Amino acid sequence: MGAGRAVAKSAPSAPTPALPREGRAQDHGNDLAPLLQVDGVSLEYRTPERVVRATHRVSFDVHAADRFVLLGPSGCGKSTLLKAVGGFIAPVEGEIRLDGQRVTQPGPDRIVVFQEFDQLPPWKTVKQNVMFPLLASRTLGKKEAAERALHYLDKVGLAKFADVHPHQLSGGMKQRVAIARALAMQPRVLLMDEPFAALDALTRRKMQQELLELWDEVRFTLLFVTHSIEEALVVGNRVALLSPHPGRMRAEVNSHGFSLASSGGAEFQTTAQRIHDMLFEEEHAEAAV
Ligand SMILES: Nc1ncnc2c1ncn2[C@@H]1O[C@H](COP(=O)(O)OP(=O)(O)OP(=O)(O)O)[C@@H](O)[C@H]1O
Repeated sequence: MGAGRAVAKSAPSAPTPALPREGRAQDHGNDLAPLLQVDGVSLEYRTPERVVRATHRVSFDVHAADRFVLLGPSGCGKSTLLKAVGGFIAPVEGEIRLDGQRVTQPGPDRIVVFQEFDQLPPWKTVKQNVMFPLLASRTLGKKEAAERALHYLDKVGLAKFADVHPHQLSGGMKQRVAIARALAMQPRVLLMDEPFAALDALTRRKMQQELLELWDEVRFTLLFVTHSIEEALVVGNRVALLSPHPGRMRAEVNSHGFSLASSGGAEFQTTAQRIHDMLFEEEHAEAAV
């Protein structure tokens, strides 16, 4: 991810032939059909003592090359939804479909980047970390996996660090490796669960900018979880607002006109305030009962 290039955020458009094939929206018959459909999905955790409903009948569609953000207060089920899209949790109601096929288990077409810095095995070098899922899933042989790893490390500006171990990297650099590792798998959807939440404010802004630059280049499809309104508006082109526990779809906001550059502006602030009011009015109403 190169430094400081200004990126105008744009709504996803049909991929042009000039774009590299990798990670790009692929043609699957009907271009208008959503890539990912979350359809009336309720999710629960069952313990011997009780059942916790994390989301209630949540529906949304994600199209190829969308940067779709799930935004909501702590505990509204954002991470649980992401895990369900990842195939780690099955809905008790409703269905999740990728390319029209029901999601029933994890697969290399959906890769998750987490918040934690320790998601990289410390005994592997940076390059070995990026190669690992490619080899483990038998997607590529060793030589091709090494080439692809270097390609994506170059895209996140870390080619020079290919042979060092994760403990020699900063938190932001580790997150870049995790992003390179995910993109190297060329997933249909990249899932990110608060990937920048543990970073300091400056690094977080830088990573948001770099993620947008990377998207501009590769045009991957992103499902991104955050509880930061500002981050949602900067990173996303569409933002789904979830109500507090159990999470229900509250509204969807079109945010493709916003960027880091516009984050101090009046329109950005007005939209952020409107989202804040929508997210918290329900909580206030509940508290008043
Ligand atoms: N393993 C679990 N067992 C039981 N309940 C759980 C488990 N994981 C999460 N929950 C509950 O499910 C609900 C949704 O949790 P989830 O982590 O998806 O929320 P979130 O919106 O991602 O929150 P945060 O922003 O704090 O990460 C919460 O009430 C939480 O307590």
